[in-house]
Amino acid sequence: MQGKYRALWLNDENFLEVIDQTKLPFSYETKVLKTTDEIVEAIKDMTVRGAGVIGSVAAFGIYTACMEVKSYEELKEKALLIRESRPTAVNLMWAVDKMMELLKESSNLILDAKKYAIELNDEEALESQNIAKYGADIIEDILKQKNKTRINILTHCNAGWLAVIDEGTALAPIYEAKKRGIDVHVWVDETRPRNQGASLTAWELTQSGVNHTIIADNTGGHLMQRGEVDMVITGADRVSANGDVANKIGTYLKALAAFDNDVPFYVAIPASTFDFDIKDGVKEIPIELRSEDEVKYMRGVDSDGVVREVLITPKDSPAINYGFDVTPARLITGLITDKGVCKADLEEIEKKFRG
Ligand SMILES: CSC[C@H]1O[C@H](OP(=O)(O)O)[C@H](O)[C@@H]1O
Repeated sequence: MQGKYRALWLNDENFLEVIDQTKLPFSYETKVLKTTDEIVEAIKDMTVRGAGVIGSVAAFGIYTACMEVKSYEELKEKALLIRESRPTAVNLMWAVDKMMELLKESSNLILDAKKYAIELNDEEALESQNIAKYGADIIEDILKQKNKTRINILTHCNAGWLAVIDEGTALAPIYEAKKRGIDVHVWVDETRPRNQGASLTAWELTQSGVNHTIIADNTGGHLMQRGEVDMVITGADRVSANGDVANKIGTYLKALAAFDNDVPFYVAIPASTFDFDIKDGVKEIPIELRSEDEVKYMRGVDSDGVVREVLITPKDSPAINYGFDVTPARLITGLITDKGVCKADLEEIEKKFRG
């Protein structure tokens, strides 16, 4: 399988090819994205998703856009379309802005954009490898403190290699722990309404032979009260200067339950997830509002093996679908970054990332 360790790549014809994440876990299919419009649509309809990966796709989106324009001025309009395709994950805006800055003086837009997009993605991959190491060290420490040999980790949504190249963020320490011979078991939150946990995280963990159990979203608190969760690790879509974390809807409730039960709650992020312009994440991070149909309908395989979408609510009941929530810094034990573990706190974040 070509995309085992990357959710996207340049194909032999130099077009962006991605894993179609809307088809998983029922079938592994890829899509070639040849135009800016196709890139924008793939981000909006979540063919590609996950904060890091939409940043990566956006970088290649700028490269794709370069094939359609004659000047940097024209490129700016296309860049805006990509930048506005989803509102919460800051990695998207970060990647577009970085590419545009790098291309300002370019005399060969296509060639340079391709080079910069590849470099940007390779940097993210290195960061993911560092997150894996620092996170696995924490896992080892927790096992030592508790004098245990098996760790139970709860995760929400999907922050594995489908979400951030190369190994993800939240799942990277889990993969590394397994490589170190640690007996690791993952509680996988289903993550309604789009079920990224039940469909994508469970699929990823199955591919890598990591022990896991899918749980309904409301199960985590109960497991924590019973001592069956040793730590929580999630990814993030945006972290404000004061350490508040926007992540998939439902993360905040898990953090509250973890706090009440003294379960360490870690958030794993690459540097591109910080937004230093936002001082108070709870008040200021923009939260994506998606179609109510994602709440009202569910997709699955019927007994004939056919993928179907079914309505699970009264047809006329309204629904509301916030994509994300914000967990205040006070509930977070630490941020696992490529520069080591950092407190979710203004001073420490500034010192480590801006000093
Ligand atoms: C790198 S964190 C991945 C992150 O992406 C998610 O959102 P979505 O599936 O809507 O793109 C979610 O918040 C995950 O934690």
